Amino acid sequence: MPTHAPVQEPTPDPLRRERDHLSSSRSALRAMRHDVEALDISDVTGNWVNAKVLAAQIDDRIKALADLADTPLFFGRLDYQHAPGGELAEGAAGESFYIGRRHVHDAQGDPMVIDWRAPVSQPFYRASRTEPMDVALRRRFGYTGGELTAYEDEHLSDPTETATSSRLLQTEIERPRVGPMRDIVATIQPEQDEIVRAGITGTVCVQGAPGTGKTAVGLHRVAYLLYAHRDRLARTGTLVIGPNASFLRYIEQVLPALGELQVKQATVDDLVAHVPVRGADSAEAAGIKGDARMAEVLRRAVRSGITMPTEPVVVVRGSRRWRVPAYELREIVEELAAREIRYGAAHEALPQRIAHAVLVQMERAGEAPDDRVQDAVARNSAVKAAVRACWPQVDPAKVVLRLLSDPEFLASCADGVLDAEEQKRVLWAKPARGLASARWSAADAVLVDEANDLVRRTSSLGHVVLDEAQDLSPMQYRAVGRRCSTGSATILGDLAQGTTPWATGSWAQALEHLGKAGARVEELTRGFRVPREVIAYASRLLPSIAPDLAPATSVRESAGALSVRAADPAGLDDAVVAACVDALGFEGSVGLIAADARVPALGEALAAAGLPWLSPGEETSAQARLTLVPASLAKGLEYDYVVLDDPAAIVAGEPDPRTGLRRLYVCLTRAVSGLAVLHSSELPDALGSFGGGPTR
Ligand SMILES: Nc1ncnc2c1ncn2[C@@H]1O[C@H](COP(=O)(O)OP(=O)(O)OP(=O)(O)O)[C@@H](O)[C@H]1O
Repeated sequence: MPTHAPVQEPTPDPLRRERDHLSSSRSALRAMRHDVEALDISDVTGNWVNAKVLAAQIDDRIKALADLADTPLFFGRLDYQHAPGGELAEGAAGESFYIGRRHVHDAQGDPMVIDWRAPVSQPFYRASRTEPMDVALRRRFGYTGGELTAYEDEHLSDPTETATSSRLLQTEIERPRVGPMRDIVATIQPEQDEIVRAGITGTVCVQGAPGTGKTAVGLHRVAYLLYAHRDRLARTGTLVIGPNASFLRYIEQVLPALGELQVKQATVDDLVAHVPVRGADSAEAAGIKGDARMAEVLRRAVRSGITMPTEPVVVVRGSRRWRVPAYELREIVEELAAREIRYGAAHEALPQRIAHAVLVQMERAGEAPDDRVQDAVARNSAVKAAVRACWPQVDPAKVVLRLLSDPEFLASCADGVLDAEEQKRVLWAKPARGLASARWSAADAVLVDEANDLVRRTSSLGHVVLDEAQDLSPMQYRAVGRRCSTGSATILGDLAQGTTPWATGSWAQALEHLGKAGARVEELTRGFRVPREVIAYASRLLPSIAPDLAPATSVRESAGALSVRAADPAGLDDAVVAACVDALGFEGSVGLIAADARVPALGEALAAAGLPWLSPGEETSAQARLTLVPASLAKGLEYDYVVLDDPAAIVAGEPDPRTGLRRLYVCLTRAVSGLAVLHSSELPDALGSFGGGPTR
């Protein structure tokens, strides 16, 4: 008999094994979706309302289970040394978990992919060589066009393996940007993960330099909280607040990509949009109207109609007359006024209190009145007349209208709070006759919102994320704060990017106005967007705009292309257009950022040169990559290449030099790969001398 060489088991190709797992996970996800689509709800829904609600939930679930072809189902794998929780059990076998955007299980219910938010996934983001968290292997996967093409291993518990930086992470960070903001779920960094997974009960405030991932962290935090506290937040709701509509459009796809479709988005102006804004304020007037002292002025205004009774109330029932003397009425009114209840709630409580006083007399007289009698007395015309006289109903908008139109009323409410000059500034130049003709400004709308809340409590959401928080006025912080008064908040911002005259100078103050004093403040300093040379150039402005803040570092390896070029005024537009053409020669998006006043001229110059362009908020694509961005809308956005038109014009577009330089700092920090600055006016001092490029 011939002897055979022993059969060699071929070494399994690990990439093939992983690809096989990917394709079985895809099939499992499809099966999960089919199961949901096949659900017959006709038997379980008692009425059409229930049926509608259930159908909508099922629809959401189907959408959430959609397998997006170019979104990998998993991006990581963790091999535990022991079964989770079984570290102490002798011989406990390790388990392997694939980490992805959503949970996928097979027909038997066994997990194929674990949601990145599950506790078992946490070491993917946090485990380190010093603290391996029982992880034997952490594997990161790399994809090209939806295909699994690479992986990278770390054996965290192996003392012989030396730490290296992750190429896949670096590739993800350096990737050219096109289209709307994407999630960072595969590459959340440990310091970011700490914020993302912070408990729901506490408010977290994040100070972070441009590009440190504040927006990304805030959005992932909502997704995490929705996972960890789904029932509670489904009842109470979540809201993401951003600076303007184009920013909200830029970020709106991040949460749906993570399977979360129910998170509302709004600007601060949207919160108070129950008041139609048709007017505008000077910066000074807006500053005073946004000052926290206005809260006291409004409180006094809303309560200005409370009058101490001087007459008794006489209630006639049948043949009997019941008399509540004036001193007793005064006690009731004083007690209600001293209590921390809303004006409207007190207005509703007062007739019952008076009726109660009548009932006490009835009982003393030997009668046995019940609740129905009390209700009838409360509705008695004498009681109603007394309530009208001493605690009249208040229309919040009318009170604010009177405050802004009637100097005497304002003076009486602002006495000792606003000085005469401030009162003059707050008053409308043209007093309004009535609500229909009122030309409310954005700051007025916030005042009406506060007055509303004084009359009737604003309902609170479970969690609110406030992005670009540094720009809010104290009164705006209060408007946000009352929308999370019984919930928690994530406050994100950068003091150096404050571009309103009332931008906050300290997070402690902002948190106080939000009603979240004492919340913890975290700082992020590792920048993922702006390349080294560009952030160094922009950071030259820090000593004059935010001297206490340290410049951001950059985790990007490429130093970035930075050029600063002078042009004569007549040739500036052409030079800018040429710079755009150069930038379009590279991969990725291009943003031409200019002072708002320069936008029309530059728009024409681009059109004359045959360059089509988009406005912020319009989605960039491989075909349409150039966006013309007014400086006032640049905040929060990013472009691969930025062409910055005339910095001095951007500074001059703001009411004061500090705000101008801050606006410029925002514009200088939008670039991912390169920044070209073109100027015909002199540059601000700090940016004047530039040795790193061709300054002519
Ligand atoms: N961990 C990460 N992995 C990969 N990319 C990241 C990471 N963190 C942030 N980024 C990317 O860095 C860029 C900047 O992030 P983001 O816009 O959240 O920063 P920001 O702090 O809000 O900036 P700004 O202050 O300018 O608004 C985004 O493209 C984001 O996707």
